[in-house]
Amino acid sequence: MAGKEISKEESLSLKGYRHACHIMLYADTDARLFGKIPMKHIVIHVNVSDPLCYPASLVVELNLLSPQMQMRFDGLLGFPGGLVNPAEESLERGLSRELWEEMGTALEVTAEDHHSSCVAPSPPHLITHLYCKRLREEELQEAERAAVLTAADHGLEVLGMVRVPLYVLKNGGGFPSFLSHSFISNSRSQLLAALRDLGLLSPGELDSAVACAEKIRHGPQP
Ligand SMILES: O=c1[nH]cnc2c1ncn2[C@H]1C[C@H](O)[C@@H](COP(=O)(O)OP(=O)(O)O)O1
Repeated sequence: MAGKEISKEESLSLKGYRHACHIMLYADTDARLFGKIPMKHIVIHVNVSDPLCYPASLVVELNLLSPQMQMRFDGLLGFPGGLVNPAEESLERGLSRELWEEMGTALEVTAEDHHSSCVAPSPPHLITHLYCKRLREEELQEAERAAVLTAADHGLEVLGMVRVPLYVLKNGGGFPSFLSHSFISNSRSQLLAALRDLGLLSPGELDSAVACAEKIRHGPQP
């Protein structure tokens, strides 16, 4: 469930709510999947006789950037970040502090990085704020290294950073498979909305991936 979207200003005027601030870090990449498939704006032909979701010989244009999420202590996927008390500090400053704890990286988050604010469906009285920040590939790699080597929370509250695969392989591997996992609160909706609004995936690609993820989720387990 996505929850109800509101403006950041309105959310800060509401009484009795906690504020959870999280961020989607992402970067262009020159990396090649399996050493040969370019990871950015590639076109592949899906030629499978019995695909789970995509018709045979469909040409899929893929925009393969690398957004990051994390595997949390509770086994759920979510974005880096945490609770911020706006009575004590700004949402952006609190988020930067959380990032230092979880990723061991000093990242300046600004009001311009704000993407959306939402009254979350669960738990009650929680407002979730998502920020999005585009980094250079080297910066993203450095943040990934720091998350393992220096972050206070590594191995405790955060089990590891993960890149979101935006490509789609035959039989739904890649993004649809990723979406079939379990996510904390409304972070899955946040991911889908951010990818759409930033133009990283088209509404059609997102709808296909969501439908495919549902089939994977309810299909036979190996
Ligand atoms: O990625 C997320 N997107 C939206 N809501 C989230 C996300 N991660 C957690 N949450 C919710 C669930 C929790 O009720 C609060 C605070 O979670 P957490 O990140 O664990 O924060 P603390 O470390 O407890 O400060 O936000």
